[in-house]
Amino acid sequence: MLFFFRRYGIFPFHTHAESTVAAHVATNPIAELDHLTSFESSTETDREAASEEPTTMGAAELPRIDFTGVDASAPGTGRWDAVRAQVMDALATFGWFDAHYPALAPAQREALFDGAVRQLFALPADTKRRNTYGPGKPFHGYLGDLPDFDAYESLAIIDGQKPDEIQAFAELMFPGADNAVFCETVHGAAAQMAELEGTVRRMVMEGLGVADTQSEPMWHLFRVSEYGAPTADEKEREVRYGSHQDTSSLSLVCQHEVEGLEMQARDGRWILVRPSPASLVVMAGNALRAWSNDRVHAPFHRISMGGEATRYSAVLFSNPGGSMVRAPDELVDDAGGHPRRFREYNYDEFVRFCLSEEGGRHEDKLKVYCGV
Ligand SMILES: O=C(O)CCC(=O)C(=O)O
Ligand SMILES: [Fe+2]
Repeated sequence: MLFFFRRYGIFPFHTHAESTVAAHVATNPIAELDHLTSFESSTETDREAASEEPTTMGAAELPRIDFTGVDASAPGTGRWDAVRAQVMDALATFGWFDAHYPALAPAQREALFDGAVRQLFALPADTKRRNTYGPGKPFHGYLGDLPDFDAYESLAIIDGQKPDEIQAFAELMFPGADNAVFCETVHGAAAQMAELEGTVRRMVMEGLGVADTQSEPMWHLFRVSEYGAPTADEKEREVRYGSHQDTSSLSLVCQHEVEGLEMQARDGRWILVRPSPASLVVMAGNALRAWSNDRVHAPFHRISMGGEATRYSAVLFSNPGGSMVRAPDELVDDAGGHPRRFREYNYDEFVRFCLSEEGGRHEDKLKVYCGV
């Protein structure tokens, strides 16, 4: 989810310059990831001074998890337990992983982006602005022309994995048109992403040993975004969406062909995650970090654009359905070194804090907002 704006100084690392020194991120037993690139950036000053081009590397120790053969409808069977162990390890260590997930077929992704998403962004701005959920939910719909978000636009559907919500959105965008193919295409992709989200969330709850959490209500936001390539009067590489942590529980990012997503390792280095036609990036947001009592890391990430191609992405966010976020008692253990790290907080109020001038002054907004 979004925490704007740079005019409020919310983004801690919105510098455009990076060092080009290739470096491995912390070691991790999780298997090889050949489409990741890493480049080092240690301090903001270093980054300002450094060149902008990332360096490609083998990245054999970055987190990749293969979900082939994991059956969402049959938890505990087949490779489930082994994959769950990898998920827990990756989320605790990195806060994210690249999920090999062929269930979202390359053809489906192509249909989503080339058939549906491009067509959406080609609509007139006034039409796109109809994608709003009212003043009470200011960042749930269309975003465009934002200060310091140059060449960035996005549209979002609340519970966009559900056919009725997609249909309502389609009617707003293409009134009077036959939307059947559009709706089927968006639903096909969003529902596959939601299935993986449900699997990962279930694994996290099982992995943390918290019983009966499947009944916790969640809501989702399906956001599609367009990022323009740097223009002639810009730098070779431009940060389009500055460094931030998501407020969500989980975010699943589907990148279409053009790279741009960079994940920040705990030591400050940025890792460019190359798009692959069969994988999604799964990352934790601050809601899961808080709920897990800080056992799960919520990584900073950003979008930086180089080259000449426009970038498209689709992200499915899952968010706590209840208004309050609180680590269950099972995850609080004073004697065992896990005292409560965050006070119970109201999800919407925390989002508003992130957007406020005060929130913008802090890098670790959750800790400032409700850290114990
Ligand atoms: O477009 C992307 O790849 C990710 C965007 C993002 O980080 C967000 O919308 O929170
Ligand atoms: Fe994000």
